[in-house]
Amino acid sequence: MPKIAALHGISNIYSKHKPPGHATPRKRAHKREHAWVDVSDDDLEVKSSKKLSSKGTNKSDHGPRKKARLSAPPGPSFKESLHQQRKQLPIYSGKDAVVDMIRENDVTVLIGETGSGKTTQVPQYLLEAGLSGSGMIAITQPRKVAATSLASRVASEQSTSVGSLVGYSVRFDEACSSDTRIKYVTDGMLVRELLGDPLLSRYSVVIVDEAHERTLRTDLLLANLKTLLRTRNAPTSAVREGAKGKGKGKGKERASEKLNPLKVVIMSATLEAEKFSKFFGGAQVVYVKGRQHPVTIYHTKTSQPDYVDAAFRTFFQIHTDRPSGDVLIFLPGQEDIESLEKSIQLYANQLPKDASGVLVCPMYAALPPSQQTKIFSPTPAGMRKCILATNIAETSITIPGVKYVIDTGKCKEKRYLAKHTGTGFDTLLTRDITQSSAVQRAGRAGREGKGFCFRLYTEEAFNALPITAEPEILRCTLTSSVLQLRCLSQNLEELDLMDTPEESSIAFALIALVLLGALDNRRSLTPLGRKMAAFPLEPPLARALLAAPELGCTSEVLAIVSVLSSSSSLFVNSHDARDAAADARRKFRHPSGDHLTILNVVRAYEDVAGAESKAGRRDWCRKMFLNERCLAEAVNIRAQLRDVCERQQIDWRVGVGDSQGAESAILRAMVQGLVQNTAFLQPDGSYKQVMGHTILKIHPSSSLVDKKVPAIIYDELVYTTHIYARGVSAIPRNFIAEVPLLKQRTR
Ligand SMILES: Nc1ncnc2c1ncn2[C@@H]1O[C@H](COP(=O)(O)OP(=O)(O)OP(=O)(O)O)[C@@H](O)[C@H]1O
Repeated sequence: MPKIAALHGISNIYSKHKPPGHATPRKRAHKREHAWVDVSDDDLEVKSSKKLSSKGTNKSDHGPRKKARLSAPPGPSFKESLHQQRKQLPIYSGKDAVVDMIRENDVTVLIGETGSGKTTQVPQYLLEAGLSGSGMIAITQPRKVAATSLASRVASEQSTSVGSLVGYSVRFDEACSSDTRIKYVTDGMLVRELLGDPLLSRYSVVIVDEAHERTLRTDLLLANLKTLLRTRNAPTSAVREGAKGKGKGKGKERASEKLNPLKVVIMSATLEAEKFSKFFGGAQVVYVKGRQHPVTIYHTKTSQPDYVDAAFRTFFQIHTDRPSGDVLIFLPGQEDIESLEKSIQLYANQLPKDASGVLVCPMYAALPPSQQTKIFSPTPAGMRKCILATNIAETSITIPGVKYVIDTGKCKEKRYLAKHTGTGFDTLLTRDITQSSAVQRAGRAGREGKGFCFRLYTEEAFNALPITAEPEILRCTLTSSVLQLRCLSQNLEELDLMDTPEESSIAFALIALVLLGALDNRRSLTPLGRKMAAFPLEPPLARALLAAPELGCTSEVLAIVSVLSSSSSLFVNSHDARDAAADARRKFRHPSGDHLTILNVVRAYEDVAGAESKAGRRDWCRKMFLNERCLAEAVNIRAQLRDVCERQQIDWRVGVGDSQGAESAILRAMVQGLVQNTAFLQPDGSYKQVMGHTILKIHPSSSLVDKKVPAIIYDELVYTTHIYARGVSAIPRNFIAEVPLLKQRTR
């Protein structure tokens, strides 16, 4: 790659002894990073120190790899190449041992380094060994993008297309068929499946991957799997006795007899196996040693408070000094990504003509899935791809071409802020990552060959990081989970969980559900609560939707709720064309605020979609500063919600149109759902929550930002310099009083 003549202001921030331009000797890297060990002959060992035989070694140099083309129909050489790649993974030498261990035990904890082949290979080994019997193998992932991209990879390895033998299921998207035997699912989707199938009877094996992340859904799943193992794997006579004892008779007896016994595999890359093993009554632990390719780690000499600037400088040092290979930069959130994207693009445009070009690809949860998958496309010749990602790219995924990782050491973490508000709300806070995250991030560099990871923090800072994150169940809102569990006749407070949440956060969830009418005053599930749980929506949105039929506005509320459930934002902000964007937005603005403004956008989009080609639609969205992907995703979500409505015998076609009273019907329905998100105007112009003590302001992005109205509803609170309400509509105070439990407070 041609050198860049002058890099003004870009100075080396790494240790003098280990500048990025000089590879650290491998041994040294091993000493500094205990995780990076060579693959030894004894690839696999059991915790009881009983060594399992390992066949073959993994030391061959297999040269450059072919890039996997997602969902591409595999040709013969591609197929052979994949076959070779599979054989060279560290886990391959212990294949039989892993399968035997899982065959012999109900629960196995499998610990292996990033890139050893756990996630892609274990399900295939189990399928080939017949362990799935007539059922399916589920592999859970904390994130959608990992589930979908893994399904593509494993489908290619099985020479098939996604949705046949290998499929996936994530919220609002599924690719499965009756042929599917290996299914990558988000942990939330599997918890949701419990509602319709409490025995998870379609599955013979459930693999909980990245268990160390301890997402709320993973914890709920682990608790349920523990119970399920007792039900499904009990000797037939015991089940029969149990069933008789409960007076359920023959039905249950037959159902359990027919099912395959359940196998549970807990997988993680961290060495904290003990807790999982203990939780499952001393389950066997298997360690898969070795990673396929070494990753050399660098730390900075001093801390880098301006991590965005440090990432910028490190990127251009790599771009100037290092051989080809794509770069993956981990940043905490969308704002940092957008700011770095601009700086890199600006600087790259000034590079000499003979320098390699830079292709910047952002990657964060709010980007629509179609755009997220762009990072997997091959890098054009003569370019270096620079992926700017949040921690959604941290685990399980392989981004072909990535050789360098830059880790800012920061992430955003969802946290429940109860003390500020009285009712509590989840907000995203920037914080330092954990050692496990740092190891995972570095692991993204050594997937196809040897890699390099530049940590924008000192080695001392790394050593001071906590090993793993605080489990999500201890720091997030539990409303949706409590509702789902009630549908399974379970109480969160009585569940056998790895960590028990604070009583106060369970109490907040119960209050929210009582207010929504999902639980009655004795905290029992109501028929309305059961209906709400059937929708793949947050409880407040499900409640708004279920309030709509009585008010005759199902079609309108469905449209609004679909946009609110989309993963990206509706309006595009443009720093360069701020006035034009504001003018465009004004065209859709509804005087009552953001919810009916959304409806105006959806209606206009439908008109355009009916009259224009795909290109015309895109052009219109661009001119109107609307995110077409959000609208397209919302259309897809709405179709799925309509299906649920039909199953619930709700006529989704019923709407108020432009009739008199349309606005009040729609807002009344929204208030029923957003009952906890209501606030009254204060004499000083701020707003105070009706439920709780929080003083809040209207977010600058809201169409009501400059207005003073007596009462508002809002979609969410965000905490930056103040507590802001986002997605706001003005409502008459008496709408709040219509919610039975609020009557007294509003008098
Ligand atoms: N989409 C892909 N394209 C190219 N190679 C891939 C892809 N997915 C997996 N691989 C290859 O398979 C290897 C093993 O991936 P796998 O996800 O099974 O590892 P793992 O042990 O589960 O690690 P992690 O926990 O980091 O995901 C990768 O290092 C990479 O070489």
